[in-house]
Amino acid sequence: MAILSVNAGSSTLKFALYPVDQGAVQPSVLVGSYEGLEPNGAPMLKYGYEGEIRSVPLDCLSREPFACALSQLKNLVLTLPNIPKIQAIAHRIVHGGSLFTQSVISTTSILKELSKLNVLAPLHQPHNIEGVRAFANAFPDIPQVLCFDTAYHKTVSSIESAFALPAEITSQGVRRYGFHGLSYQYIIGTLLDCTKRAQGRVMMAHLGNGASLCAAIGGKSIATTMGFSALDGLMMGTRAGSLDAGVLLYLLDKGLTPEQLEKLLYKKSGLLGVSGISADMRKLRASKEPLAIVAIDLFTHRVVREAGAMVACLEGLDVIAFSGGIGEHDSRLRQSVCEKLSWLGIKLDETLNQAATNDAISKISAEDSAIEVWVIPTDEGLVAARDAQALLAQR
Ligand SMILES: Nc1ncnc2c1ncn2[C@@H]1O[C@H](COP(=O)(O)OP(=O)(O)O)[C@@H](O)[C@H]1O
Ligand SMILES: CC(=O)OP(=O)(O)O
Ligand SMILES: [Mg+2]
Repeated sequence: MAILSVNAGSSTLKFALYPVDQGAVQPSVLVGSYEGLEPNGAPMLKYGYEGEIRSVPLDCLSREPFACALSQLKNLVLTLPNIPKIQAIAHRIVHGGSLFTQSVISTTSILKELSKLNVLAPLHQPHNIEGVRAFANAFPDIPQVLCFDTAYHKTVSSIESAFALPAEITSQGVRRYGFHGLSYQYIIGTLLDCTKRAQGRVMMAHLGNGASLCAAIGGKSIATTMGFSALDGLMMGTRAGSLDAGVLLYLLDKGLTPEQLEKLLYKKSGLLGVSGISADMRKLRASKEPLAIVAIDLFTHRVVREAGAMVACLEGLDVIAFSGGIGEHDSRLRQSVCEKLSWLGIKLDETLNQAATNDAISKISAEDSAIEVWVIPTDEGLVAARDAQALLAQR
């Protein structure tokens, strides 16, 4: 038996298959993603199975790329040799709102409720839900389990999650929720296995295409940089992060429509907007254009600035963990951030830092550093698969 985890985004469909042995979820045997699923994209499947990595262009002809990827994935999981039988599909859903603070088995009415939150995460939520519906149609006999990014942050205090807005607006659920929760659950769980200090004051940095920081004490989230929507906090690949709300009023006054504003904030800002070159840190590192350097400097500064807020909420710091595509692979970013935070007593071991790019858990702080620094390659799918298994076991 096995659990398939799915993370359906706007242009990608990521998946992994985790065998289950005597009720325990095992490391994945199949990991892959469909990319280029956006309109006019070049759909492509990449996957690793039995030690072999394959890239296959998708010939969707006139079919809608997401539906095409899905039917291809169905074929893949049914026809690869030695594939265990799928007993559940675990979906990453970024927003659970106030109602969903733990994983649940999907129903039509739950999906309807969740789609009310589409406007709060337009890059993710509609695609997450579309993914669940499509998988439910393709695999009608298999339970679909919904695993929420927001759920890990349910321990954040009401003061930390409040905006300074009138009570009638707060009572509508307008507050900070926080995201990347499946990733943070994985990172903190791994840290707790690696170091006793992880019981103390931990700052986790999930720096990928979306990016956020999370402060945890005793393994539980107490603060995070993302908020009501997935727009808040750090600068990201195509999102601006925290922005003076006055900028929005100014742009509306200048005649931007809400749709144009949404596109600007979600798709045209961040590393891409500042550099004018790319949302991908690898491309910016390779570029000599002055604006590529400005974009990297601003990204770094925003991590340092928000780290100050997390450290203040934690009232000190014992451990930092870097994760996500940038956090796991970009040693220069880790070095710059840690240098700027050296006043806290952080000292990196530069050799260990540069060596930590190979998808392995590694401690990269120097022996005499007051704060431990770790690189933890995240696995959101594993957390979702474990939740799905726990739910199935209760049935
Ligand atoms: N070797 C690398 N060096 C620097 N940045 C990298 C590297 N590999 C990936 N990245 C960055 O990580 C991003 C993808 O991160 P990831 O966590 O996989 O994103 P998401 O899950 O949000 O799609 C890329 O857009 C790129 O900016
Ligand atoms: C919530 C979010 O930004 O997720 P991702 O990093 O996958 O885009
Ligand atoms: Mg991600």
